[in-house]
Amino acid sequence: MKANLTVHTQSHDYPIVITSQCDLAKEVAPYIKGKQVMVVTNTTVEKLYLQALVEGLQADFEVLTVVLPDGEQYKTQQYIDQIYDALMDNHCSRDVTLIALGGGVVGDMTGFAAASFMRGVNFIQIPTTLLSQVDSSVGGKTGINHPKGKNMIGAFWQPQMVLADMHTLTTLPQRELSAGMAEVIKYALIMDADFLTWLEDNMSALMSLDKVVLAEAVARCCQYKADIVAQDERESGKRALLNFGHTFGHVIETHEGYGKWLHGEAVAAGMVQAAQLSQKMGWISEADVQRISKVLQAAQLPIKPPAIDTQIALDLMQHDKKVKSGQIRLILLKSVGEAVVTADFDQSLLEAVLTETL
Ligand SMILES: NC(=O)c1ccc[n+]([C@@H]2O[C@H](COP(=O)([O-])OP(=O)(O)OC[C@H]3O[C@@H](n4cnc5c(N)ncnc54)[C@H](O)[C@@H]3O)[C@@H](O)[C@H]2O)c1
Ligand SMILES: O=C(O)C(=O)C[C@@H](O)[C@H](O)[C@H](O)COP(=O)(O)O
Ligand SMILES: [Zn+2]
Repeated sequence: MKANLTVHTQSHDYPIVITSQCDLAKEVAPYIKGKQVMVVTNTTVEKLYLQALVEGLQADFEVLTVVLPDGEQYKTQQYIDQIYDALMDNHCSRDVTLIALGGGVVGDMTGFAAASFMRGVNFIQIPTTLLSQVDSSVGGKTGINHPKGKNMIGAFWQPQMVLADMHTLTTLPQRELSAGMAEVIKYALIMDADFLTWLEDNMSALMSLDKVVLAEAVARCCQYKADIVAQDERESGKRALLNFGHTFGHVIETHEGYGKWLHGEAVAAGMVQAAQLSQKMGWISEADVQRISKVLQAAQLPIKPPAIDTQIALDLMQHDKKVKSGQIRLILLKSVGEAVVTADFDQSLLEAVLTETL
């Protein structure tokens, strides 16, 4: 099985290649322009997939490697310096290609290093988690966290290609598979009610790693994301829909300490909060909120946030990148499968959602 999609952006178009099992080096080699390649990974993925990739590339390229510590808590200025240091120490030039081999943390950090080193060098995404295959590797959002806010420092920088090999998911811990499923469910809730029905029907196949069903889910999500990115690469409008559940979710991640709640877990609980507010607005029904909670639970995801003081949550929300002139803007559901970005909600309803879930 091999599927190809194309992402159209202002800088360039690039392919997303989805395979059931492939030689990673062979697939990415045609997209490497210069002689130098730097593969960035972490201590977990290193043991699983680095050696084969490096050996496969060594015949044609000078291959350097950077192995970061594993975890969201290392998605920081301090640890991205390890990539810059290696680029400098090895006299890398502008035609170096960076390869991100790993999940969304490695992908976001490598992408930002590529965006900023010498004001921009090429990079390739080899996402190895479900979350990174369906979401973070596509669309060019790159960056690192700040202690006071998620992804606060970053850049839009598109990869030269994305290679999603379903085989890499066979080694993924179940908790990480669930976390990725949160972003899969997100696409259904914001864009396609039929996809939600499909997910409800196929959740057990997905959770038991049926490669064919997984590849279909990955391809559908990548297509949704590619369509949105093609229309609004830099999030001046429609792209913000991809942030459904994230204003609430980022509060959880920041408040609890990066890495305690996985990004997908925080987004899952955040999507329930956004759904509850959508219900309070009179847009969706109690039954819709129940249905959303049920599909998240089927993916073994949390549906309740941890206890966070309402005022602290509101203060953290003020750091959200969607805030305009001090006004919090949220993604809410008009119906299941249709989302809107709005600042037009009563603050007391938002406070009620934040308070009720304590
Ligand atoms: N740029 C974007 O558009 C975007 C979109 C969504 C999320 N994100 C970011 O992505 C990050 C979350 O990504 P994630 O969920 O992939 O987390 P992650 O990168 O931390 O990976 C999850 C865990 O799985 C391990 N792992 C990775 N691949 C594996 C494999 N094949 N087998 C076994 N273990 C493996 C990792 O070492 C890690 O421990 C967050 O920082 C989030 O903010 C970015
Ligand atoms: O690609 C996007 O656009 C998204 O918002 C995808 C999100 O799933 C992802 O978590 C993203 O990193 C959040 O972006 P941020 O700008 O809210 O930090
Ligand atoms: Zn996300």
